[in-house]
Amino acid sequence: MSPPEKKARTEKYKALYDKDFPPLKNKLIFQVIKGEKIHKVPVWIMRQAGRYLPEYRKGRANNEFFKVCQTPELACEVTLQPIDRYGDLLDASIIFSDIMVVPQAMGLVCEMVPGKGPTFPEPIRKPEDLKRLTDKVNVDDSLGYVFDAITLTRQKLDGRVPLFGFSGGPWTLMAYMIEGSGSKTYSKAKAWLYNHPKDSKVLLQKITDVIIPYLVGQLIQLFESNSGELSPQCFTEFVMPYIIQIVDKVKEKTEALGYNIPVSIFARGSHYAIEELSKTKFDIIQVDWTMDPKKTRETAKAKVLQGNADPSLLYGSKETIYQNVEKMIEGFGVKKYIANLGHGMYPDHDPEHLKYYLEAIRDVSSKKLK
Ligand SMILES: Cc1c2[nH]c(c1CCC(=O)O)Cc1[nH]c(c(CCC(=O)O)c1C)Cc1[nH]c(c(CCC(=O)O)c1C)Cc1[nH]c(c(C)c1CCC(=O)O)C2
Repeated sequence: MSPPEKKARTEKYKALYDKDFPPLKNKLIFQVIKGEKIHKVPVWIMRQAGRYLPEYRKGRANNEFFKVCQTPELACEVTLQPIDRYGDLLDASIIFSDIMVVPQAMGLVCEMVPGKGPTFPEPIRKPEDLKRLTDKVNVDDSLGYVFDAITLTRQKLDGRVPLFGFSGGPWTLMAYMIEGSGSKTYSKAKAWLYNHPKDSKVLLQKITDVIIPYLVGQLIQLFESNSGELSPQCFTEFVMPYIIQIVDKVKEKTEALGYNIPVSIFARGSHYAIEELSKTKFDIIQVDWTMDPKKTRETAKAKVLQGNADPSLLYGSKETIYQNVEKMIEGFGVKKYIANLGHGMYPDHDPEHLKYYLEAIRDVSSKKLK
């Protein structure tokens, strides 16, 4: 985006920033975090705005993926699609964007290649390549479009549900920046942890320093989606110190401004870390579907847990979905719990089946909460 375009964007949204945000009508997630009485378990879904929705595919046909992310009106429109479709069955929205906007802000080119996913034509390969990264990233300049999209969306939501902001975790982003794309083994990125531990930490810190000023919203989720690739020892050394810095600093900064913003962590695949994570300041721990709800609840007694049905459950019938939801809620319990899937929606999911899932959560949990 050229500087005059950027200025026009900022001017355009200034009035929206100055206007008070509409008060929230649905505060279920905040009530769960505060331990207040609720009438049903709240639910939202990872990738709830995406290719499984015909209205999304229609809009995307004319617009490249990152163009949607970078254009506040388009990002806002797509964010609202599942909220408009499912009405009060959903209890949160999540801003339409991608975790790759952070590496882009750090000066790397990342393209969304159909059939392949996010791709870096010139990934970081050797420690000298770190010099190619922008030295001091000005987050307001390079990621201002996300802030504008969030502001516009909060106005357009009119308080119907709260809005999640999100970021990839430092390790997950580092892994993509080195591999150049998704990978089966993440062996190039993991080789760095063993061969260049010091440079790995320089890179993780650089990413952390961009994430902290970037994270805003009413709610936040940090996606450490590649954490399951790591040994428990690498997790302790290369993930924990950075995600703890992020949650501590984000809390400190937002509390100084008078906000109390709940922060959620998704360390996908890191079973062994639940206990360690339950001792941090993260308010919510999102779990994947390979974890047993009851055992996870026993391990992290005091934390709000979020998850965790296998996304493939949505290929099942209405009855199958209902029965699995009953078991899931039985395991987690109706308190300190936010329903979601164990990972994002798949492009070939039937939107009607997501509706069955959302209805089952409402029906099963409200019966238990009576
Ligand atoms: C690893 C990761 C990425 N992006 C994200 C993660 C972490 C969560 C996870 O583990 O899934 C996070 C993400 N990506 C997207 C969102 C939007 C909000 C939402 O959840 O609704 C969120 C929260 C939109 C998206 N991000 C992407 C899509 C589909 C792209 C399209 O429209 O063509 C959407 C809706 C693309 C994307 N972006 C990424 C991948 C692996 C892909 C899929 C590539 C493919 O399957 O072709 C990177």
